[in-house]
Amino acid sequence: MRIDVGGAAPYAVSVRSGALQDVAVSERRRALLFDEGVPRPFVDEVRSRLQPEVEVALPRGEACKTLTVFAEVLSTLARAALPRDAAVIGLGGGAATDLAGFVASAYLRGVAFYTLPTTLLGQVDAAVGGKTGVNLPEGKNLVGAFWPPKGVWCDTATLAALPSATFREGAAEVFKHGLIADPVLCDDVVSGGFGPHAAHLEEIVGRAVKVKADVVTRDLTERGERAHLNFGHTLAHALEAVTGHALPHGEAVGYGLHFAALLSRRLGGEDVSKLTERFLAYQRPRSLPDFAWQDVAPFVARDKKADSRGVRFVLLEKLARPYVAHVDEADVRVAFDEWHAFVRGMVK
Ligand SMILES: NC(=O)c1ccc[n+]([C@@H]2O[C@H](COP(=O)([O-])OP(=O)(O)OC[C@H]3O[C@@H](n4cnc5c(N)ncnc54)[C@H](O)[C@@H]3O)[C@@H](O)[C@H]2O)c1
Ligand SMILES: O=C(O)C(=O)C[C@@H](O)[C@H](O)[C@H](O)COP(=O)(O)O
Ligand SMILES: [Zn+2]
Repeated sequence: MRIDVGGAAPYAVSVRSGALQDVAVSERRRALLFDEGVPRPFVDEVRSRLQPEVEVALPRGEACKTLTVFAEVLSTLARAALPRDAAVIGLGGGAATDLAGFVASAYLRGVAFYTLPTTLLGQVDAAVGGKTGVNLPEGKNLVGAFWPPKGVWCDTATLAALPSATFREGAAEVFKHGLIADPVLCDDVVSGGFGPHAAHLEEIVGRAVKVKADVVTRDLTERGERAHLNFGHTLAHALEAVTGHALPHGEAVGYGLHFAALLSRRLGGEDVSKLTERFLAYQRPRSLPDFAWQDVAPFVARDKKADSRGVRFVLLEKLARPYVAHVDEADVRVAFDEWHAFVRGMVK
């Protein structure tokens, strides 16, 4: 399946089992940045196709999204005298492709970038759309750039190698795309059997990619509509930050979706909280950090959607009808307390 992303620099997202065998890059000189947790056969497949002259094994997962790793990788490229017409290829989950893209955006003020996502979350969300960056202790993704890839290959066969909890983390972004734009995806996730061997896996991944592709085609740099893709993320990012980025993004988003559902209902929207509860039952998040509102509030205040009038939340008027609004802190607190009581009861 091929999904096209439009805009100033259009590109294609290829989704199929075996897609890594199709990878093709026009630039002659190449740097491959890969998550060291990606199973070796996948790295070898890409290596043999692309013959990269620079290879960097990145620390697993979120550990690579730091300014320290960013600077080290830049120095590696510079020592190899990689020129401006070279390409950076990111292979791995969302963390690796976020880091690789930020490197590509900054090295020599920008070189070509390609993504080869190997997690569900990476395929349906992170590898598409050009948000790249790293974390700061002060918050999630606080440094970065919009730097779209020139091509994306989603090899669904790689998903069979994921720990099942990591697969279910990625389902949070599929489910989010369902809530904001294509409710069929919500059913696909919670109605039973959604896993790496699901019968319609490629179709579901492609459908979820399409939601993202359509939004970023219309609004690459989040001047408006792109903020809808941030549904559930205001609380999710604060939870990640409060744990020093130890809570996996997909679990944080699962929690954040339920909070956003409760807040939306409080503000007069359709009640979709039974659906988000069903998602949490599917996802079975493993941990819940020990925190109170006072702990997360400073991180919520630093959310990137905030403007000079305060924090803005993405809310649902009803399924597939998202909107963005400032919300009184009193309402946020009520929804937070309700959410906290529910999730504490769920994760014992
Ligand atoms: N740029 C965006 O638009 C965007 C969108 C959503 C999320 N993100 C970012 O993505 C990150 C989360 O991505 P993620 O959920 O993919 O997690 P991740 O990148 O941290 O990867 C999770 C784990 O899976 C391992 N792994 C990767 N591929 C594997 C495979 N095929 N088999 C076995 N193990 C494998 C990794 O080594 C890692 O330990 C967060 O940093 C989040 O902020 C970015
Ligand atoms: O692509 C987007 O835009 C999103 O908001 C997708 C999110 O799932 C993703 O986690 C993104 O990295 C969050 O962006 P941020 O700007 O809130 O850091
Ligand atoms: Zn996300």
